[in-house]
Amino acid sequence: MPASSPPPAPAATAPPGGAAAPTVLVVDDERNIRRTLALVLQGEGYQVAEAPSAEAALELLAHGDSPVDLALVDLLLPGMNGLDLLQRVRQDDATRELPVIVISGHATVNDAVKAIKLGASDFFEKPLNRERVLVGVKNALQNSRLAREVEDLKAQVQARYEMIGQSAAMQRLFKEIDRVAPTKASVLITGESGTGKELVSRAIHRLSPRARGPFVRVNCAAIPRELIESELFGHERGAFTGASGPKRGFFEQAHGGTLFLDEIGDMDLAAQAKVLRALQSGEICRVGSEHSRHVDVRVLAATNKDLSREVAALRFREDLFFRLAVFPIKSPALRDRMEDLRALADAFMAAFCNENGLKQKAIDPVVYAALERRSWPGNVRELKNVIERAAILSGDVVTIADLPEDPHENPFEDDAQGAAGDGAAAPPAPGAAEPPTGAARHEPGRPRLTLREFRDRAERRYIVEVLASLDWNISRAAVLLGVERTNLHKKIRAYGIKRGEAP
Ligand SMILES: Nc1ncnc2c1ncn2[C@@H]1O[C@H](COP(=O)(O)OP(=O)(O)OP(=O)(O)O)[C@@H](O)[C@H]1O
Repeated sequence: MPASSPPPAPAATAPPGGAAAPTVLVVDDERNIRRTLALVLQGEGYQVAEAPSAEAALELLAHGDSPVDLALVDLLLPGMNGLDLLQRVRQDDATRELPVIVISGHATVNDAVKAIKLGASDFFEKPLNRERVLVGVKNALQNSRLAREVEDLKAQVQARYEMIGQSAAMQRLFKEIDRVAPTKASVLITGESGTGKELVSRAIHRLSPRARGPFVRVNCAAIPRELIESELFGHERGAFTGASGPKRGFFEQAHGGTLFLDEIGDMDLAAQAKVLRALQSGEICRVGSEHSRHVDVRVLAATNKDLSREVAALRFREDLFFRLAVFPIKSPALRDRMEDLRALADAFMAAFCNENGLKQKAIDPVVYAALERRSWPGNVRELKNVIERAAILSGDVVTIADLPEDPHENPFEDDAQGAAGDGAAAPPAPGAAEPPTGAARHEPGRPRLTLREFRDRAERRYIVEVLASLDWNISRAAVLLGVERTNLHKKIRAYGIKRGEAP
């Protein structure tokens, strides 16, 4: 079909596969080839859209009814040719990832090779073979779906390791991370449990020239003492009972990347000596092996212990401490950056609802205030747990009732302060009556009252007092007590109050 003739309206015909079937766009100026491909593809349940020229294909990609999942493009087209179309598709943000398979005749095999270099997924040679077409289309769609999934997962992982915080303490931390990340310096990350030390280590790796290399985390506290050497440095077959084959240790696994030694303060002295040797020489020796291997590893370490105190107590080697702490970073406690609490709570809520398919929930402002009053010894991890629990329990809005009790709160703190301070009792609430002490004070031998019994007795006594002072005028008493007249009637009946009884 000549390029100048108006392109027919691109037709998308629904195959038996239903609405979820992928749509394949066939771009060829020969009507017969378009029809044949459409029949073959529709027979397998694909939706097919057709375009007789590159221009028509671009139009359909930009404004078509249903999104295209894959394009089959003849290289020899009138007007813009197939290679140009491929280039245009790759340059456009909306179609950059679209898998394209090119179709070539003998004369265009060289162009087909060019097309592959430009990012085509595959090429079909004419005359077309039904099986080859179906297998090629299926593979290209599968590869593109997998590539998308990998991207999504990467984004999720990235988001999981994103650090939230605008406070001065976090700004300082970000600046330190930015400074040290591009270097090869060892970094010792300290800070209380749950403050995000692992996130700091991942951020350093991500921002370093080793970002494309492996990031290997070792929890030194979780490895039994007798296994730590073989876990860190690997072993040869038969090195010890149970070593049925050779194994690469964490140092080798981290070659070209970053080794994160978490909870380093829990590593025993023998293992510390071996780690120090590996850091000094850049070489490791698998257990049971004679020869050493070079490893290119950047080491980051973290601990919630005070390592200089561990050094003083001879539980941590001083030389290793200095080797690791070339650049020390402290991860701040949540209580020292409370201004970040809201953003953290919001982010945890949004992420949790998202990951669990829940409707997004709002947080009542009173909840933030209550959370800001807590002391958070478990830091961000503890906050995250509280928010996730609240997300499960709450309705559309998280309220105070959805928060667990603060396990670290001392309810008598205020009393203790009062006793230690000027001793002044809190003033009674305006209009509050003296409690009916006679009726409720605990006396030896009398059974203790529940709070409810106390409240009822106090209320009854006060109502009688007010009524008596107003000559038993119920309307005036209701005004003074701030309740509806009918309500006061009910209470008089419920408490069995008799007109004229003594207060
Ligand atoms: N700044 C932050 N922004 C977002 N999430 C954070 C932040 N800090 C910590 N978290 C989250 O809190 C939890 C604990 O963080 P992490 O494991 O990094 O702490 P840690 O200091 O290494 O703890 P531990 O010493 O117990 O190993 C993780 O779920 C982490 O994602």
